Amino acid sequence: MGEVDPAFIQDVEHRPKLAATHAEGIPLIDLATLSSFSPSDSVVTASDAAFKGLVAEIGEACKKWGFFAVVNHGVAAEKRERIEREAREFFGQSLEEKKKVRRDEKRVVGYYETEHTKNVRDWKEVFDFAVREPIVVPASPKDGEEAITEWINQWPEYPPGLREACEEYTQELEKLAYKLMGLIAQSLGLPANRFGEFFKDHTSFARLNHYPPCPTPHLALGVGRHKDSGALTILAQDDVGGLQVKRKSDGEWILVKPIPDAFIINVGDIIQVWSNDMYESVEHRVMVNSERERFSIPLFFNPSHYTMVQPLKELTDEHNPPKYRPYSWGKFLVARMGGNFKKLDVENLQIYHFRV
Ligand SMILES: O=C(O)CCC(=O)C(=O)O
Ligand SMILES: [Fe+2]
Repeated sequence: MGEVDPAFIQDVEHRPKLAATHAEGIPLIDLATLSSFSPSDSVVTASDAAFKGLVAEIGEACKKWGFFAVVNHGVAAEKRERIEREAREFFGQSLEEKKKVRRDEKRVVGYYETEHTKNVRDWKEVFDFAVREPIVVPASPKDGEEAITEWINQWPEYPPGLREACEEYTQELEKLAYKLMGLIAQSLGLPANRFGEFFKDHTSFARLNHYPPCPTPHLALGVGRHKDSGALTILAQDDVGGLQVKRKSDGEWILVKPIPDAFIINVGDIIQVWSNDMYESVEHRVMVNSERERFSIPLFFNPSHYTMVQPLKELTDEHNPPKYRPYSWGKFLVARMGGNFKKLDVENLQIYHFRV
């Protein structure tokens, strides 16, 4: 066992307890009613009551945890298995091969192995790709500069099936993302399509994560504590486990137990702002272990770059005034992605910087 690079070592208060608590986990929600329900049904039926129950469950989960797991979500198991297989093949190559599709300041999506979260290096390697290509974003994070640019995927030569596997998988997940946004809208008392307009040219991307075994799992993290800055995250994790959520009720780090075929959903910062803090984006992190490598695939569902993110008018009034000033999602994203390439002297951009 060699010395671990000090760049990976977490401050004492952020080191994980390896015997993490399993107690009172995140809610598990069955989406089966969704496939039997069509919103155009004019007759009130039993499925209508079931649907209302589902919307209420989603609302409760968003309020209490900001995280939930879903089953019977309609995503074909073969598509998920295929992308998981291709991801293993890709990461199994030499560093030299993987670096051929490495991310840099110009090619913002691709392979990356030196990401830092809150200035501590993460024990992981990743491969990012745009869900809808190209991702159109502002060329500069600075206000007043109007030029736009495009982020284009970099596909490796090997494995040859990776691209198709990624594209087919994210097509399915995109449908699930819209369904979930519809349910979340309804749980806030809004029309199902309330968020639709924000995603016309969505800037969503997906990430293949590989967490190799770590000789010092008590000192390092796969991903340090953070909140997701987009609207919604849909995560596929394998059977190893390691994702922990900071429980809102007491601040304990709770392990998210792997459930075969389930997806883990979490509210991102944008839903927090849209809902004026009714639903909060919750901190999470990833533990690593010394024996088994772990793979996960989050999809970050993000609005169009020109979206001005602000609390929805329907959810604010004189007793509950907007808690955030409007901010440009595109500028925010570009500032964050730019900041990801180096250790920063200052903390990167966060929604609380826009708090009124
Ligand atoms: O690997 C995981 O379980 C979660 C990863 C994560 O939180 C992220 O990439 O934002
Ligand atoms: Fe995350």
